[in-house]
Amino acid sequence: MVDSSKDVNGNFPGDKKIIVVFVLGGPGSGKGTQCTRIVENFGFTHLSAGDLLRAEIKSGSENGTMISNMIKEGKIVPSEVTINLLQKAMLESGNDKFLIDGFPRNEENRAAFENVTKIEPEFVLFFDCPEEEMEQRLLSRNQGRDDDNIQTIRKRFRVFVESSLPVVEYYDMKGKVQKVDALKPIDEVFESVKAIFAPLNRAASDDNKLHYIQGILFVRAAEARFECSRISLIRWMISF
Ligand SMILES: Nc1ncnc2c1ncn2[C@@H]1O[C@H](COP(=O)(O)OP(=O)(O)OP(=O)(O)O)[C@@H](O)[C@H]1O
Ligand SMILES: Nc1ccn([C@H]2C[C@H](O)[C@@H](COP(=O)(O)O)O2)c(=O)n1
Repeated sequence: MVDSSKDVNGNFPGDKKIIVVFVLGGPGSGKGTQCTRIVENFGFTHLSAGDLLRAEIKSGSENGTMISNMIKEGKIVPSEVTINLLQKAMLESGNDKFLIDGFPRNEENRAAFENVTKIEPEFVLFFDCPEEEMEQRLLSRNQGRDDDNIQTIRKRFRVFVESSLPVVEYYDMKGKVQKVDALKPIDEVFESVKAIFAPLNRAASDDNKLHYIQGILFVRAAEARFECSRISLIRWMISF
C-alpha cells in the first residue's frame, strides 16, 4: 500500500494527507457533470485530464501539436505529459482533496502516477453507462470539441474498452471501485454519488473532533505541569 500522506514528488508538506479520487467512465458517461456537483458539495478540486490537455494545446506549448493530433485520433497522450500537468494543477490549487477526472486512462497512466506521486486513490468513482446513451450525449453536447464527431467518438469508445476498463478492473480487484449507474437522470445519478462521498465528510469531522480533544488534553497537561512547579516552589520557600 502506497502511503498517500507523502508528498507529490517532494513538493507537498510531508504531513499533509492528500485525498485523490479517480473519476472514470466512458466518454460522455457524465464524469464532468457530476464532478461539478461534487466540488460544490464536498470541497474537492476538480482536475480533468482532458481539460488540462486542451488548455495545454491552447497555450501554444511545444507539446501542443502532438497532444492535439492524439486527441483528434482518440489516442492517449504519453503519461509524462499528463502527469506533469496534473501535478502542477494539484500544487497550484492549495487544496488537499482532488477529483482526477478521466485519469488514469490506461495501465501506463496508472503505474506512472503511482511511481511519481506515491499517491494511491481513496477510491475510484466509476460511471457505468451504455455506449448508445454515451454516443447520443456526445453528439448533442455542443461544446465545440474537435473529438465529439462520430468517427473520433467510435475510436474513443474502442480505447476506453481496450485500455481504460482494465484499469477499472485493476482497482476493482483491490476493492476500490464505487460503481454508479450513470444512465439515470443527472439528479438521480448525483443522489448515488452523494451517498458515496458522505462517509468522507463524516471521517473528516471525526478527525476534527479528535484534534479538538487532543488540543484540550495538551492544555490541561500544561496546566498540571505548571501547578506542580508552583507547589514545588512553595515547598522550597517554606523549607527556609
Ligand atoms: N445523467 C445524464 N443524463 C443525460 N445527459 C447527461 C447526463 N450526464 C451528463 N449528461 C450530458 O451528457 C453530455 C456529456 O456529459 P459530460 O461532459 O459530463 O461527460 P464526460 O464523461 O465528462 O465526457 P468526456 O469524457 O467526453 O469528457 C453533456 O452534454 C451533459 O450535459
Ligand atoms: N489521461 C488522459 C485523459 C485524456 N486524454 C486525451 C484523450 C481523450 O480522448 C481526450 C479527451 O479527454 P476527456 O475530456 O474526454 O476526458 O484527452 C489523454 O490522452 N489522457
